Amino acid sequence: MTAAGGWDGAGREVRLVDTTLRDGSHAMAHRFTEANVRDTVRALDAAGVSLIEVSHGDGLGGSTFNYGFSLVDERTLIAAAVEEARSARIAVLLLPGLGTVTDLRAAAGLGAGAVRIATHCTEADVSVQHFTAARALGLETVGFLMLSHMVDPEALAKQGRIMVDAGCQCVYVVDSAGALVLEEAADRVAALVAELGEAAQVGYHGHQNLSFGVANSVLAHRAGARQIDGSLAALGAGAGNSPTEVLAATFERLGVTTGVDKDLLMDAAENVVKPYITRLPVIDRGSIVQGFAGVYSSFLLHAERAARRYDVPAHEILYRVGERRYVGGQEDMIIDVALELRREREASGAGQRAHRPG
Ligand SMILES: C[C@H](O)CC(=O)C(=O)O
Ligand SMILES: [Mn+2]
Repeated sequence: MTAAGGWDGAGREVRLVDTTLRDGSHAMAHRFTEANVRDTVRALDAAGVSLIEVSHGDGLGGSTFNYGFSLVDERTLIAAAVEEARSARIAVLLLPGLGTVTDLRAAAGLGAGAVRIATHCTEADVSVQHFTAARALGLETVGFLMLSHMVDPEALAKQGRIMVDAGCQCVYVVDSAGALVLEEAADRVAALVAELGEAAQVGYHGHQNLSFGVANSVLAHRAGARQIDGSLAALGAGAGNSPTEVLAATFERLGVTTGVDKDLLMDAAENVVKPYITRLPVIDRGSIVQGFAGVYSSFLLHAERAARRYDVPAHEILYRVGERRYVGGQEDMIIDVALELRREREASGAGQRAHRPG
């Protein structure tokens, strides 16, 4: 492992990292089975993907009332993924405050080889002890600056520096809301590259809410990003992530080597992942509003549930959540907003039956 990001010397110009089995957990309402995980890891591994993330959508310890309970304990899923991977490394996600160093040790004990530690884009300081612990465990380390659209490139770069000083080997611009459009993504990557130099790599994680996931990823690579996230069949929160198979095909068209087999990835998306998807991520009114208003993608299913329960439109909930700049961890505020909209409707006597999703 080199100092700059756990790179394995495979001669790639960009490393595609797959998060189907972690970000996809949001879209699956955390209902992955052990068979889903085994089949997906086998397919990704055979296609040459070198880092595969497996966790509850909100990371280790995420299976809670606030975030949604997992069907299968994530440790069972991580162990299954490790067993299936022949060459790929299994990564876990950890949000400090939700996941603990104890959870991290357990994941490392099960064979996870990398951790991606995610904080809000202004709160990198809460990750310091987790990076220290991860390096002591010998894990490859990645930092996730979530909702990166909320701060300017220079402020984001300073947060990246905090992570790297703590032991992070690759800092990601995470477009959690799918809100970044073209230069907005590239400028954030460039600022991190300028700040970090040789000390660490930079990565990019996109969502398709405004349909810029793949285009932003190409620009991110041109701005110096060396790790790019995707999900098979786009399975991820909101309108989903940049599809791994599309990233592979696009980079190949551009002559950028990824070391993965695009045809095997297309096969995995069609024949392994799509058959088990319960709700295919789509660009629809709810997810477009998320991109437009800068709303955390994983709020979508929470908003749709609250919309059904309180008979108010999901997109109105999401607009208001965006205005208030709620961040990950504030899922319970979605209920508050829905109740508020319900009361407003009743007070005005308007819309006894709201236009609801589904
Ligand atoms: C916990 C989040 O789902 C992490 C992520 O993928 C994002 O912010 O986007
Ligand atoms: Mn995401």
